[in-house]
Amino acid sequence: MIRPQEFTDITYEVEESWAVVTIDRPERYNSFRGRTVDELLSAFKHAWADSQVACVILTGAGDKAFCAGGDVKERAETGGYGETEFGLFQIQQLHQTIRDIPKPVIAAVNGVAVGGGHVLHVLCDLSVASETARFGQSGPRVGSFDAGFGSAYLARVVGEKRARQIWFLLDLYDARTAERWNLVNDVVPAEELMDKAREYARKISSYSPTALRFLKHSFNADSDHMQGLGNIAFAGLDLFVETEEAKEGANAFAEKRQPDFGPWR
Ligand SMILES: CC(C)(COP(=O)(O)OP(=O)(O)OC[C@H]1O[C@@H](n2cnc3c(N)ncnc32)[C@H](O)[C@@H]1OP(=O)(O)O)[C@@H](O)C(=O)NCCC(=O)NCCSC(=O)CCC(=O)c1ccccc1C(=O)O
Repeated sequence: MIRPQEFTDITYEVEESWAVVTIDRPERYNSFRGRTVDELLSAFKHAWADSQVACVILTGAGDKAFCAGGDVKERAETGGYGETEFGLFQIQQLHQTIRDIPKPVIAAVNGVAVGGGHVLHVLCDLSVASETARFGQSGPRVGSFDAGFGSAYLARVVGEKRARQIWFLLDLYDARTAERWNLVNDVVPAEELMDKAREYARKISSYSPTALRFLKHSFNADSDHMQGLGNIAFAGLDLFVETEEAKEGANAFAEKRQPDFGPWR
């Protein structure tokens, strides 16, 4: 497990009684590669084990992006997401850990949350957004999909019609729309975002950790079967990303052109 002192793609800090995890790849819009996911897993496990930490704030570095999902340029260049600790791309384990950590996780969405980055905020217990944040999925444009929590749980949060709209139209939605759709709990000016997230964290820190743990597990219990769905979905995605169809999506993004999926219709 990568130790916090060795983190290159994220930062991990404990403030007062909460941890702040920041994805720190602003030049790639805080998209994740394999190492980023390994480091995020390590950060959440450190927060889990640390009795000083009552909850976790997840955010992105800079003011442009919370997280733009998988690093599509890396995928186009190398066919994968780079070296990882165990030779595994552990995005599903990260999803499960955000759900399983018995402490509330607050997403502080400071910019665009798209693709796998959008899924991360959806999986957090609470989301606070800056007025400049934008939200959406992009998989079918770049040769990807999340047929696990990323679609099934999203539909729980926003309802079937909106979830299908998000995944089939691939538009980006502003923070006020996200608030109207119950995708986020609060929208604040950009300069107040972290203060608002800390206000949530401070409140949570004053409550019974055991009561919060049972509540979080209770909220999760009814959608835990989606993990099984995710196992099937990610096994399918592993196969799909090797196809010419999926590669066309990633290559088109890296080459800054429209993809041509015509041959696979
Ligand atoms: C995020 C955008 C909507 C922002 O648009 P805009 O504001 O116009 O800025 P841009 O000029 O487009 O971008 C600025 C700068 O950032 C680079 N960048 C942005 N996103 C990425 C990214 N995801 N990867 C790498 N680099 C990125 C961009 O190239 C620019 O750099 P320059 O050097 O200045 O050119 C827009 O950028 C956008 O739509 N981005 C792509 C979003 C996306 O499609 N993300 C991936 C979705 S798929 C996913 O996340 C799931 C992955 C996954 O979980 C998985 C799991 C298991 C197996 C396989 C997979 C899988 O591969 O799918």
